[in-house]
Amino acid sequence: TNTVYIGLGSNLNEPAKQLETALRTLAELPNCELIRHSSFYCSKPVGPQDQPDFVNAAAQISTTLSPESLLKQLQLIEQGQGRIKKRHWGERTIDLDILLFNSDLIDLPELSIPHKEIGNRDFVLKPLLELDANLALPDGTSLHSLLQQCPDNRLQLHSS
Ligand SMILES: CC1(C)Nc2nc(N)[nH]c(=O)c2N=C1O
Repeated sequence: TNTVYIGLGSNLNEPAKQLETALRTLAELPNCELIRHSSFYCSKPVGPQDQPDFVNAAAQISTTLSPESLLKQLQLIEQGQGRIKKRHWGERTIDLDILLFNSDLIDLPELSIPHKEIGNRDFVLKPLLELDANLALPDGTSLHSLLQQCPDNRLQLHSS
């Protein structure tokens, strides 16, 4: 089986509930087992500022699905939660990104893993490091070292 780390993000329609729903759906996916998920973190949007604050988290799953099949399942979950993408880098009900897939390097038109922005987003790195403080990129770079160079988006723990 494959060990996969997924990033979750939302800033529309009760973001924390959107993440809860996505986690529940992930856990019920055939061929997927939700191993654990991080706390929920609030932060100002990176990119266009004229949108609500985000809630982010990370999840670790174990799956027999291929990267492409998993991507398809995540896209179906996003659609199921009314994922509307009004504008690039704009607000959304739910975003599910494959961040790491084992230690694989994957570069497909529709999918690149590790996620291209993984190194400069503390709202991705911090939840991942909460799950496993020793996580590293396929080339061995520790996520902890990336977080140290990462712009600080002043994440706040989301209190539900
Ligand atoms: C719009 C953009 C770039 N900014 C974000 N900003 C934050 N804080 N969290 C996100 O998940 C997020 N996702 C994005 O896609």
